[in-house]
Amino acid sequence: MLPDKDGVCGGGCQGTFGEDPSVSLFREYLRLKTVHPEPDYDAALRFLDRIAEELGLPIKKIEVCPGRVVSVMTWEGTNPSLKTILLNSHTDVVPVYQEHWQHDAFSAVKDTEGNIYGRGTQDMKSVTIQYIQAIRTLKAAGKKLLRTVHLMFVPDEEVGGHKGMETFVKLPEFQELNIGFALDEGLANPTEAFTVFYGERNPWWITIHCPGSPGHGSRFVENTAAEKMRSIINSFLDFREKEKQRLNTSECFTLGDVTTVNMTMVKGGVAYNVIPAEMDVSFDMRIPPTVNLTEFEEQIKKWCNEAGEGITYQFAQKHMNQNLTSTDESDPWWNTFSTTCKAMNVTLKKEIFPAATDSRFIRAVGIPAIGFSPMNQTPILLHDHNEYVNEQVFLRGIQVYEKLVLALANVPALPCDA
Ligand SMILES: CSCC[C@H](NC=O)C(=O)O
Ligand SMILES: [Zn+2]
Ligand SMILES: [Zn+2]
Repeated sequence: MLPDKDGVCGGGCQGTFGEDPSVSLFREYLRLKTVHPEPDYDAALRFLDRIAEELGLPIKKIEVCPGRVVSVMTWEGTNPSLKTILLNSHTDVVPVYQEHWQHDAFSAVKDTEGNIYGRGTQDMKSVTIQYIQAIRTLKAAGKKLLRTVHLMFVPDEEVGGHKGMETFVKLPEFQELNIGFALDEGLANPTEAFTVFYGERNPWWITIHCPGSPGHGSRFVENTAAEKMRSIINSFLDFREKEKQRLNTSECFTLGDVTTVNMTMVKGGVAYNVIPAEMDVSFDMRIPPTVNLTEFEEQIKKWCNEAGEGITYQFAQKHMNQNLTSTDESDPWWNTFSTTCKAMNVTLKKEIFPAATDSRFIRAVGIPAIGFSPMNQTPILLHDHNEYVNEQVFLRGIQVYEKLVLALANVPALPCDA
């Protein structure tokens, strides 16, 4: 059967004619609907089983929570007692507004320029397949690695990682992997450079509960929930404005260097003419690792006290760990990473990740982790409509990982290995 105009083979086969097999495999993986709110994780698990068999690697499955399985493929090194290298990726993707997409978000359409469209093309199914294909190439070339490499495939990153990495890092099965250094996701970069992330802002999700006096909607009732909520909103959004301005005060600043605050939900009220007895307002805050978190929470308490009586708050996310991964040239992991990139003419831009990834749980247990999705010359479209990556950019990323894995897994024994 011939491919249709989108280059998708309609006859049930996975590849397209004349296409690089890595691209075909990527497109096949993009078609699995591991999309929230009900990701088809079974499809991903079956896919990974097949890959493990193709690569000739053992695969372990750890059910960290009911229906939430972490898979780990392991390529043993020649010295398995040394600290290992982790290549981490999540299998889930965020939902789409299909009506805003040029192509079906789960068909993996490739246009005439080689742009592949689909949810997960950037976040982060590309990286998953790049890891797999890099390992496949290295194995086929008969390479031997000193250190063991683990490929880890984790569920539920997009919904906070509670039933994924957050739980898994605390299990003995994670400790047994004996990880010394981890790679995880980053962001695309629209320029010739590649961005790498050595830390993340701390996500704090807060709901502020404002109780107040109820009454008839025709009266000047004192002490209303709405007046308190207005004060809260003003405090948070005034601070937001200041941080927004601060971002522009230095050319060196990126989103990762300032605190963002966004009002994301409001709740309250039962009728037009009934003054509500309570109102809730929620904010998504992202706090750079340089901010003193105790002082920041004191500021929030102050805003609540100033807003009136009886105000309480609750966190839905309150990540407290502020570990950073060393990017000092004397650090053997970073040095290997950066010199390998340099040798490939891959220019790196070091930043703090503006959102949250599973790296925060890895760093929190003391393991250095670098966020890196090798996509340059690509607009940042994760979670956006028409997410895509170009096949040439994708293919170059595989070569980048081949070199990185080879170099990192051959870092000679270190003091931390003892
Ligand atoms: C804070 S838990 C949610 C994690 C999510 N990660 C990717 O987008 C994020 O909102 O950053
Ligand atoms: Zn992601
Ligand atoms: Zn995401």
